[in-house]
Amino acid sequence: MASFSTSSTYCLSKNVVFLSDFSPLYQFPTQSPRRRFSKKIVSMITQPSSRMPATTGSVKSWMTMTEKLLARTSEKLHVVPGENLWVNVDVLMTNDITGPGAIGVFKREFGENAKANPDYKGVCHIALAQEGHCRPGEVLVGTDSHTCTAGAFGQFASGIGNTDAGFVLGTGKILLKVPPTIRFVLDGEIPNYILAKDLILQVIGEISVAGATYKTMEFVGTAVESLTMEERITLCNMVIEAGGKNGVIPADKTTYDYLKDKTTVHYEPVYSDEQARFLAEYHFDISKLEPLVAKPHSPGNRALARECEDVKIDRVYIGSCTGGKTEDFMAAAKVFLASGKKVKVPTFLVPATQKVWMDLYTIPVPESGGKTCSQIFEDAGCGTPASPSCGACMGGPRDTHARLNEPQVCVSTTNRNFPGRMGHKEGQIYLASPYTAAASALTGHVTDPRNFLQ
Ligand SMILES: CC(C)[C@H](C(=O)O)[C@@H](O)C(=O)O
Repeated sequence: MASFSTSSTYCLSKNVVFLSDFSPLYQFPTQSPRRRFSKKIVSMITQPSSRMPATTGSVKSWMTMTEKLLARTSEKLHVVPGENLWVNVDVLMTNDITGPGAIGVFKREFGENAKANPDYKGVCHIALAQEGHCRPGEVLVGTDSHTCTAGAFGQFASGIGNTDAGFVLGTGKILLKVPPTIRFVLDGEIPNYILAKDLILQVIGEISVAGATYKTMEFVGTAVESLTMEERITLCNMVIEAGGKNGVIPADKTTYDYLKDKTTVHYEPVYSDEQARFLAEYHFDISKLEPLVAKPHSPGNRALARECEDVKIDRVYIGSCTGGKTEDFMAAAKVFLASGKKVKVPTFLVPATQKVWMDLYTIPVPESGGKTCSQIFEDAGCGTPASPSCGACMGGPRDTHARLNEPQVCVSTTNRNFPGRMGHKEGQIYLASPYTAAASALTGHVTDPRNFLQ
């Protein structure tokens, strides 16, 4: 078995894995009732970098950010799209849905033994970020298609299968083909009724759900620069809904400030060369963007929220790795506060992590006279925030909190609206931003949040 020169180990979840210095030491989880429906981090391995720097300007061929990330982590000076590389992985993430399969491969191929860790953090993609495991310049892979979320930190991040993950656990390496990069330039001041969810629905609607298949989606421009880290996370989270291999946002002061109190690991950001070659470039003026939804049954089925106001809804769901972060709930609370009204349909709230849940009860919402999100939600007649988990984003068993057990219509801040996704195969899911979700909860039909925010 190959081993790293040094390795440290992080285990952030209840249930499963503890790995130390790559000696095969772990305990395979017994069946947990939550195993299938709540993605929690079960193991991560970090590998300190002792690599050659990626070249910038010292060779005649220029590279995109993703090409540089993969060049550096495969110890090459230069790579081109289509090239196959053995990449040294910095962080591997598994969760309690897909982890058992990956660990099974690892166990079969590399060894026995086990140990559990009781520290449950929450939905893996958000817990990873909150715990400081997403860092510029690194390669992070995980057994979940939404691992692309971490590209928000200026790193290469992509979902992989359990077999690959088993081998990453054993060797620290993965074979990757360098993807070509499509660049999305999002410029303009973001209007106060638009959130990152609208930006990504706009992009997916433009290029279709297959528009970036095995491509990198690099996001730049003044609108992207103005996004908070949580909003950048929303943008990169849904890259996979366009087929993207990874999404990436150049690291900047916002990134460094977010990481300041979260990690002491040294990281080295990389940036696309000015002369780098992009497969295509799309430009959007975000100042003109209107609130959007993705109608059933595809994240690419883009429509203006105001054009769907005849769609009567049965419920609203605010949660998941896409739309269950602290700022997502703050955004919803802002709409409820502005309206001063009560919701007309059941409104389910599922925080992504323990920290988000705590934030809902402790952080005052701006201009609310000191009220927390939880107080505002209670005043508006929403459900009580549930325990952190993936909740009904992926449906789950019949008794999963907020699952669609009837053929109902739901406005949801989640990332997928395929048939059956939230439970009932005839359920209809309208993907939307937390602003649009909250506005729709207040009226009982799909609603443009400008009705309350202007
Ligand atoms: C749980 C996991 C297997 C799944 C995926 O990888 O797509 C998840 O992210 C999802 O949203 O459906």
